Amino acid sequence: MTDLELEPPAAAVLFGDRIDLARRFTRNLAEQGEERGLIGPLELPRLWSRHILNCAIVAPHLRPGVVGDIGSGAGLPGLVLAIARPDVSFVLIEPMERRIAWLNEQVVELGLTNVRVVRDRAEDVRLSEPLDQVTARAVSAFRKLLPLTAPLLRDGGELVLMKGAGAPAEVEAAGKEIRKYAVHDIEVLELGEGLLSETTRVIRATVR
Ligand SMILES: C[S@@+](CC[C@H](N)C(=O)[O-])C[C@H]1O[C@@H](n2cnc3c(N)ncnc32)[C@H](O)[C@@H]1O
Repeated sequence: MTDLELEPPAAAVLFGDRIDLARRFTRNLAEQGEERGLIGPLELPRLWSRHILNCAIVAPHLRPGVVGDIGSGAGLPGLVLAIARPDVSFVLIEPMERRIAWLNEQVVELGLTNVRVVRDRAEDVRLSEPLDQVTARAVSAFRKLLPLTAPLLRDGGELVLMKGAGAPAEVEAAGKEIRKYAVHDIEVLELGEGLLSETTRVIRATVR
């Protein structure tokens, strides 16, 4: 492992008494992420700022209940949020077997009792209960995410989707799907100003 970014001071602020778990997860990802095809080699020098903290900044926007993270991949944001919010239950939904293996290993290694990992595509998964909130990062454009995520939410459930600078344009392009899935109270939030070196955009919206 080379070039791991030093931990930014914001990490301790965002994780509080869960910082040791966040450090362990970050170290595991730095040590194994590239070899296991979870992150690219260029990501190590920005693992904390671009990935871990970029996900952790979303944690205050979750409510106690069940959150589904679609396309968790390396555990971003699902595992990071589960570390930051032990009061919330998480279902990580990911179709790729080797990513599922990594997610399950990390759940055991970190002792995360608030996480369930499900191998499936979001459009095929059958959950025993509707979700209160859904997160996703780098999975698809907003208009394509709506058919995958809206049916998994309870009435009044919320989407909390991590997006890039194009978030407002993605909302503009999703008019048909917004009507079809009865999505309302759509906001684009910019999180982390004054705390993080790079801010994070989130599309937050309520379904039905
Ligand atoms: C670009 S990766 C992003 C992974 C992670 N969220 C992150 O930000 O690093 C996209 C992930 O979405 C998963 N994925 C793609 N289509 C999906 C679907 N229909 N349902 C659930 N997951 C899906 C892929 O297997 C992959 O792990």
